[in-house]
Parts: sequence; structure tokens; C-alpha cells
Amino acid sequence: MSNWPNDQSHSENKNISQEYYISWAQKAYKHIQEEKIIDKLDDAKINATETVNSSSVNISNSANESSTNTPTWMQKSNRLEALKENATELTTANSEISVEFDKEFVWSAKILADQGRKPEDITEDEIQWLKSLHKGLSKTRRGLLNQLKLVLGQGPLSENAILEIETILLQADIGINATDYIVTTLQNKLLEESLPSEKAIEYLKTILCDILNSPLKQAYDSEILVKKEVLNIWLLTGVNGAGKTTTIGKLAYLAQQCGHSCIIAAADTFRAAAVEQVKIWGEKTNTPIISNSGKNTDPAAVVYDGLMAAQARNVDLLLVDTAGRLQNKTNLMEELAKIRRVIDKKAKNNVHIESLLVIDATLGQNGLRQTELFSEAAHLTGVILTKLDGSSKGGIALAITQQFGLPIRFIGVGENMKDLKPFSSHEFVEALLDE
Ligand SMILES: Nc1nc2c(ncn2[C@@H]2O[C@H](COP(=O)(O)OP(=O)(O)OP(=O)(O)O)[C@@H](O)[C@H]2O)c(=O)[nH]1
Repeated sequence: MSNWPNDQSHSENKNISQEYYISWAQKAYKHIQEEKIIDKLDDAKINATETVNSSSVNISNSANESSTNTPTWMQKSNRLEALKENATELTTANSEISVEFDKEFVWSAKILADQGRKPEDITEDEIQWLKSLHKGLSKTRRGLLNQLKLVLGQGPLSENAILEIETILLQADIGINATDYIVTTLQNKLLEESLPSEKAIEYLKTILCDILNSPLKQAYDSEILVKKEVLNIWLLTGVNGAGKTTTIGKLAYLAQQCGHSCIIAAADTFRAAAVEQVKIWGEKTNTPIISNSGKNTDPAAVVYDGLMAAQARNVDLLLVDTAGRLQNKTNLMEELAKIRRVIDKKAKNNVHIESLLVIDATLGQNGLRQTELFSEAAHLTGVILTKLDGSSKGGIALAITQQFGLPIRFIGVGENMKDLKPFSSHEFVEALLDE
């Protein structure tokens, strides 16, 4: 069974020239283009063959009418070739790849090359994702990078420079704890050796990656996986409108792409439209939904039904959607704690539970308070950051990991099915501080 495509490894060689990356990107672009043509040709051939098969009776009849000299089998074959040719012409005309070869393509290629990938293994989806991530973090990046470049590269940080960097980092919602750590670590390095601005930014990247990876060195697995031979239960919680239901749909899509069987328990019984929303995602991704359409249904009961169904059908992954709740509404938080208890009680053997808080990245520091309160009720094991595409507060990822030691597991950069991927600190930091 394949797992999420999330390779954290990357090359440490910072001396590779830009020309190398451009040439690598060109090869990857050519490869994607060729793959697209091959795919379309295959589709066209299948269509052509199907059309011929389904219309063979007509072809035979018209052949008999039009020409008595030409054997029917030959006319059939000519017709097939004509259809194939026709399809090929159309294919060639429409085979341009939708992803543009531009600066962002080269940046995306660089990220993949640094992870030891080969241009002939790259897919359009991967490039599209990295471009979205780069674009999504542009607001946060704009605030950070230009100002940092002005302050760095002048030896050890003066008092003013420290203040300036602190302000820049806090504005990006990196949070007080992480900001303190970053400034202290950076200053220690600059006292040891004088770094030009570019090198100082490279060093800063390693500090940020260390923060983001720190939970993985302690209590958590290095990546979130659908574990084999157990029932994986992923409980998604969060405040209203954080993006839970959309994320459930995107996760079901990812599961399907990776060949994992999946069920969704639609336990958001509070918002009437939520179950319908989940059902639409279920249809899109071919994922069975367990729901209860009755009024005032106990969400814990839906979770119980979901668990029973998942165990009976022996599925790999049970995704649990829950209602949005404000962290200060005690009764709703108690309801969440009850859902968690049901999961813990009923799913003792052969299960792996992930409790994931969905946080809207546009809300910045508010995410910290949410993490604190949801931690208690849901026993969080990780965070999913959504809406990074519209946020200038992407630094919240660092604030959360530094303050709570929780790993960021997935990030969302748009409303579409493909706009969610496992979190990679390398990709995130490179996109955050790309010059
Ligand atoms: N731009 C953008 N929009 C997103 C993203 N994720 C979710 N959304 C949008 O955010 C809105 C709220 O998403 P939902 O999935 O309904 O949120 P929810 O947390 O289930 O909401 P409640 O059930 O009310 O708590 C929808 O319009 C989604 O399309 C994202 O990564 N980027």
C-alpha cells in the first residue's frame, strides 16, 4: 500500500547554480508535456476503439451500400485509422500542459531537485502544488523577506536590528516564543561568524526548519501515515468555518489517490448543510458516508456507527467530521470530549488515532488559543493549516509547533480537491523565504 507522497529529505548542497536548476526545470517541463501527450493519445485511442466497436454494425452496413468491391474488414480498418488520426490531431492541438513554465515553475523544480528527484519522475500535479504553495505564501513572504534582507548581512545584530527582526517576525505571526528562539539562535551564529545577507537567510531557514521539525524528533512520527493492518481514525476538530468539512473531502481524495480504503463519519450534526456537503465530497471521491439525518442527533452516536462500519468493512481510514465550535463554549467542548471518549473506548485494539485540529491560517494568533483549548478536549496529535493561500500570517505554523510541540500535518492552499498536501518543513520554509 502506498503512503502519502511527502519526502522531507533534501540536498544540503547550496552551491548548485541557477543554470543547473533552469536546465533541470526545462527537462521536467518537457517530460510533463510528453506524458500529457502520451496520456491523451492513450485516451483518444481507447475512445476511437470504443466508437468503432459500438458502430461496427453501421460501418458494415454502410460499407455494403457504398462499395461492393472493398472487403468490409478493410473499410472497418480504414475507418478505425481515420478515427485514430482524427483523435490524434485533436490531441496534439489540445496537449499543452496547463502549468506555465515561469519563475514559479523553476522554483518548484528546484525544490524537487533538492529532494533528490529526477526530472523524468515529476508530475504536473507536484509542480502545480508547489506553485500554489509559493503563491499562497506570497503575502507572508513579502512582509518578511525584504525587511530581513535590509537588517541582515551587517555582522552581529545591534539592539535596533534585534528589535526590527522581532517586529518583522511577530508581524508574520511567528509568535513570541518562536521569535525569541529565532533571534537568539541567529545572534549566536552571527557572533561566531560574519555572514553576508544571503547566507544569513540560509541559516535562518535551517532555524525555521528545526522548529517545524522539533515535534517529530520528540513524541511524533516523522510523517503522518495511514498505518498498515490497523484501522486509522482521524478526528478533525476546529472552530466554525475553519475548513474541516472541505479538508475531510480533500483527505478522502488523497486517500483514494494513495489506494487507501476510506469511510467518512459525518458527525457535524449541528449544521444541517454539513452532512450534504460531506455527501458531495463522498460522491466526488467515491467514499461511503455514515450519517444520521435525524434532528438533534448525538454526534457521538454517529461516530460510534462510523467506527462499527469501518471495523466491519475492514477499511484503512475512518475520517470523522465534527461540528465547528467556539473554544469558549463549554457545552460544545464537552460534547467533543465525549466524541473522543467514544473513540478511545470503542476502538481499543488495532487502531491508530490521530486527533487533528483544523486552523484557519488567516486568523493568526487566535490559532494559539484554539490549540490550547482543543488540546484538552480532543487530545490533539497534530494540526492542519487551511487557507494559507489568502493569509499574510503563515508564520502561525512556527508559533504552534514552538509553543505546543504539535506537528503541522497537512496544509491547504485553496478550495479545490487537490489543494491539500502533507506538510513538508523544507517546502514551507523555502516558499516562505524565497528570494
Ligand atoms: N481559500 C481557501 N478556502 C478554503 C480552504 N479550506 C476551506 N476553505 C473554504 O472555507 C470555507 C469553510 O469551509 P468548511 O469546510 O465549510 O468549514 P467547516 O470548518 O467545516 O465549517 P463549520 O462546519 O461551519 O464549522 C468554505 O468556503 C471552503 O471552501 C483553503 O485552504 N483555502
